[in-house]
Amino acid sequence: MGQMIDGKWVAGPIDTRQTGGEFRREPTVFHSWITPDGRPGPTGEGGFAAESGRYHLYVSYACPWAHRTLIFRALKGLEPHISISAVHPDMLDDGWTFDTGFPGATGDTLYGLKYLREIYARADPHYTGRVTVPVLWDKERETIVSNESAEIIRMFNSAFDHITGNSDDYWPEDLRAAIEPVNARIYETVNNGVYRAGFASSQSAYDAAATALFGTLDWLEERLATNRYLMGERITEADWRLFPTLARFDTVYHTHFKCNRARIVDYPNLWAYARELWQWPGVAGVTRLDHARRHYYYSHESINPNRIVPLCPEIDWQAPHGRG
Ligand SMILES: N[C@@H](CCC(=O)N[C@@H](CS)C(=O)NCC(=O)O)C(=O)O
Repeated sequence: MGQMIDGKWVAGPIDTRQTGGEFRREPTVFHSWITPDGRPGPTGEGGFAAESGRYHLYVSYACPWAHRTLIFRALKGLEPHISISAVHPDMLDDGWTFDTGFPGATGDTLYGLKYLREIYARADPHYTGRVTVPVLWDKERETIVSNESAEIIRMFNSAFDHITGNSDDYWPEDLRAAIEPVNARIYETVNNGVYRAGFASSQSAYDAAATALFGTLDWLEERLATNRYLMGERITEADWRLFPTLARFDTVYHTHFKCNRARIVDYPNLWAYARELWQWPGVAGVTRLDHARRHYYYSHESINPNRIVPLCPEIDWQAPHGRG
């Protein structure tokens, strides 16, 4: 691990000593939006019009935040219009690399660079901050449009509809107000909650994160007893934001992040729901637990210093879900 300070790479682990043992995710820096005609979006600069072939997505298949953007790219028929590069699952002293020595790691298909940090430096030679995936890159202006997955999926949801003819809407106007608090609780206690449990370096920080996490999983289990999807009959971004964490849970978070009060397979509704989402057209193809397993167990030295990658359970994600 490491980060950039004024455009220079500084290696080092995540330090939770300043925060009473608590893991705090830092806000991302690039917040512009692709819009149908290049008008500015809710934040950042304008000038990023939706065009076929102009944008590129840098991802890790291991990363749940990048996973959401890959899912939206698939759901919205954007694969022919937005190219991708996938990093190697190991994130060590050099951060994410374009090493191709792992199945599915593509290298940097745009510039042939060695490290993801070089993409950040290309966008801003004085960049200060973490070097994270996903990165939405503009090939024309040679800069980062956004490195915030929650915003990238909203762009993908609608900005290219006139090009793809795909108007499936995962953020429908009439549900937005109801989606927001569900997203907030799931982000805080589940998506980021597993990291807060896993990177906690004090018992109290761990207890708080793990208790809140399972409180939310219990709540979701109940909600999914009477609702096919989180918001009812329609699948929305709330579901697609939850799914990447559920997909990694039993393989990675249960063991590596000590989220072990229960597994997803122990929750009948949540488990069937997660299988339905896994089996959704386009989703299995961008869901690669081989990358996740290798990344987490091998990269987090503070949690697993001997880098032993465990066997992990065999999970039948293709079993019929029966959620019809
Ligand atoms: N807020 C970002 C978070 C992205 C993120 O933290 N990605 C992780 C991988 S799962 C990463 O690249 N971490 C590298 C680092 O923090 O040095 C988003 O949702 O897009």
